[in-house]
Amino acid sequence: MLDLKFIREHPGEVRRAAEVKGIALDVTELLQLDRELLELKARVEAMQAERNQNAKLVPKAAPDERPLLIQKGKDLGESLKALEPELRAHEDALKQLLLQVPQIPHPSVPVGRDDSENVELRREGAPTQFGFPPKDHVALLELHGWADPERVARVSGSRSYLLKGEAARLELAIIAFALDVLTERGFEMLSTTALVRPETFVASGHFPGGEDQVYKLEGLDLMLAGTAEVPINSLYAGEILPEDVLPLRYAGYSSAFRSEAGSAGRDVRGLIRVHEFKKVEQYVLMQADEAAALDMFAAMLENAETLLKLLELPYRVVQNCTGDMGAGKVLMYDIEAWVPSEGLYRETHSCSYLGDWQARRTGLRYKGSDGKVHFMHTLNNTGIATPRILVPFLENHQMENGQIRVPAALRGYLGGREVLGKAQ
Ligand SMILES: Nc1ncnc2c1ncn2[C@@H]1O[C@H](COS(=O)(=O)NC(=O)[C@@H](N)CO)[C@@H](O)[C@H]1O
Repeated sequence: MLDLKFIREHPGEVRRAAEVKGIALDVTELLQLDRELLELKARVEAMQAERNQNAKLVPKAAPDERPLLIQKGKDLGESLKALEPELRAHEDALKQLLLQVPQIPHPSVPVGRDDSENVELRREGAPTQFGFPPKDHVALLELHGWADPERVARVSGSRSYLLKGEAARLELAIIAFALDVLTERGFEMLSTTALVRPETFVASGHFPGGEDQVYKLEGLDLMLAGTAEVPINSLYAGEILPEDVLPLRYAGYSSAFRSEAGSAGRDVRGLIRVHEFKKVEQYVLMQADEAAALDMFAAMLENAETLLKLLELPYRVVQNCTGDMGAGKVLMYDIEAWVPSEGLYRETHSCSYLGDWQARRTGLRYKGSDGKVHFMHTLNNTGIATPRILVPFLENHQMENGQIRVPAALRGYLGGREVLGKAQ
């Protein structure tokens, strides 16, 4: 959501943002609706003023004039009542259109249609070289009896997973490790729910548009969030906070549920793309200061890079192009880790700055030192998401005897173990 005043004064910029983000939005229709609504409101106010004026005349009027004045007051009341539905319909139509207005992308964002036009910014760590034919993560899990895909599929269908023994322990170790690193860096840990009300998806910007990605619960006014971004974004919905509590930095741990509608056939084996996964989410609510927010963006990106460096995983950072960043983003970088079995970098993190686009939808405000009330700026980035991170982890750290090497930073979370699995 953008400020209506901004849209009125910069329709060209809004049109361009919609165009480069591939969003069908009729700005002309929106501004037409806006004008009609303003006219309607002016008419209603004029009639209310006239009715109030008229009501004042009644007690002072001569007895023979009073019935006329009272009738006039009734007629005005009726006409006002008749305008109500039209006013409501215009307000709802305008609100629906405003929810589709995209955020203006940062000038540095490359224009492109989809992720094939994202721009690689840099690589860290060279792709792992093996002195033996490396296995993919599915084979490694099977080798150690760390998964049971057939039985799980019988229980949960496709895109399900179950980790056994040391692999299950590894997942928890990586989550605890990520939470500790983020806590050390000033992020407050939250263990959040995934059960949220539908309006929280409108607030975060996932709706309208992402409805088919979300599992709904029969007969309940609750749905399953695909990221802790959704509940955390709405935690302070509608409130006005004092400026001195900002920035609020959270490391939100939760399950995440996604229907993956539209991904049929993609990543159907293994742990890359499943319906329920676990994620530690970096989420920040802060002052409306773009320079400070861009510094926070860099810090949140660096947090994720530090985690990958400590996990000793080769990765690259890409800047998302306009067609792959979504409506609400000012700026977005993905981090992609090296997956040897695919000979590709695969996305493991997504870092976004949204300005006040989410805050306007959610009603996230603070009282500034200038005494005025401002909408906050929000940012989010993945801290770590399992089981996807286990794909590059297992594959890059596999040894010729099939054991998995544990990076030094993680050993403390695995009872000091330096390798996982039995030598084959
Ligand atoms: N279906 C899925 N299965 C497993 N992991 C997933 C799935 N969808 C997303 N992820 C993981 O979650 C990360 C963040 O997902 S995201 O949609 O890109 N971005 C967000 O959710 C933001 N809130 C930042 O975390 C992805 O980079 C990926 O590592």
